[in-house]
Amino acid sequence: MKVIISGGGTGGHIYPAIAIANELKTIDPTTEILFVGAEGKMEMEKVPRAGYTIVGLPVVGIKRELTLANLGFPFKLGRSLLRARQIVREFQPDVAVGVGGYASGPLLLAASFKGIPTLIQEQNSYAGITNKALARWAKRICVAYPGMEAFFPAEKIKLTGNPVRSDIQFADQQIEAGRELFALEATRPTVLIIGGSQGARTINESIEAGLQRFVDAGVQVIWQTGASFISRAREVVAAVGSPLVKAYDFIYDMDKAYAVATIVISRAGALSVSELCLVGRPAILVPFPAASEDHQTKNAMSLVKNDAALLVTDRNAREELITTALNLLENPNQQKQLSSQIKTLAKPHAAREIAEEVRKLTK
Ligand SMILES: CC(=O)N[C@H]1[C@@H](OP(=O)(O)OP(=O)(O)OC[C@H]2O[C@@H](n3ccc(=O)[nH]c3=O)[C@H](O)[C@@H]2O)O[C@H](CO)[C@@H](O)[C@@H]1O
Repeated sequence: MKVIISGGGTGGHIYPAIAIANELKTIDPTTEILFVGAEGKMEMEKVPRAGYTIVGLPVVGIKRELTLANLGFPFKLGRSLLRARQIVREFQPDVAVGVGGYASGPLLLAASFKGIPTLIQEQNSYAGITNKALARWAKRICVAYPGMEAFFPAEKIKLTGNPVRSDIQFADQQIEAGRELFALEATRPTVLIIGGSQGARTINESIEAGLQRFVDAGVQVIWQTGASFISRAREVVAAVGSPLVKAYDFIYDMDKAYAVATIVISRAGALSVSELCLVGRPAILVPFPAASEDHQTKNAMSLVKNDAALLVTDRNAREELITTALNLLENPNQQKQLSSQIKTLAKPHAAREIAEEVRKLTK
């Protein structure tokens, strides 16, 4: 069987795509998979690191607001449609999967026009522009939240949850390896700070302002900053001068990072939320308020209303984030409650169910 998986732009689109690919390979190791991404975007580096081949389309996204940048959009779209047609013709997939983001538009269109069945995976409770546009041609739409009939034809929808890489699912087996990788002491609590695949400015600035308080409390800190803040973070860590704090622009071994975390501070991107449910760590979520339709707050609220996570708003983070984290670290009972509640929301079979749906389309 041959499958094209297309999309990307951010980790929240790339990692579910990799999870689906891994699952297809687990079910049938002879499955041939080709990724199609957008030139210059994050997937062009992250997908090969996960062991898959990717080709890039010369595509740019359309901005939601009216801007001059949109003038070049039809031209680039035309070029990437031609390139997508060529890729489809040469690879001859049995099915094409779109995970949202720039590249999945032209690729799924080209596949549909050739009569190849397509499947869309939507990560959020609010559908992305590309996925909405592609829905009428898709045979199947796998979603993570109820109520997606508001965006997609009801008969095509299957509620599977978001596909998470299986190593993250089995993070608990990686505690020792994680301590070694991050050079941590077993006796101290550890805070894992994750800003999503690009890092989060508000979280970074809040941590910068209060890092000394973690150090004074004897807490170990794994701080993922994103590429744009890492040099500043290194200065901050050097100024604090404690071996308890480790800063990274990006963490490739998320299974090990979750494994060693006593608590997690995180943005509320859809995949981060799905992963936190699977690893069952007590979490403080700081939703990114400018995400379209404020969907990160909706993602976070789906946990908070079930007493499965704490929420600190972006606006209050500078004053409240460190204090909330220190209070949670001092309260093992609250940690246990959050952990057991968040686990009830996990969807451990999502990747398998989506892979099965992909395979059904080829029959
Ligand atoms: C700013 C923005 O619009 N963000 C969107 C983006 O978030 P973003 O790309 O941050 O995505 P998510 O939080 O959903 O997922 C991040 C993914 O990257 C991985 N990861 C992250 C950091 C790291 O150092 N290493 C690593 O491997 C995580 O394990 C996870 O698999 O896509 C999500 C899913 O469509 C949306 O819900 C988010 O709103």
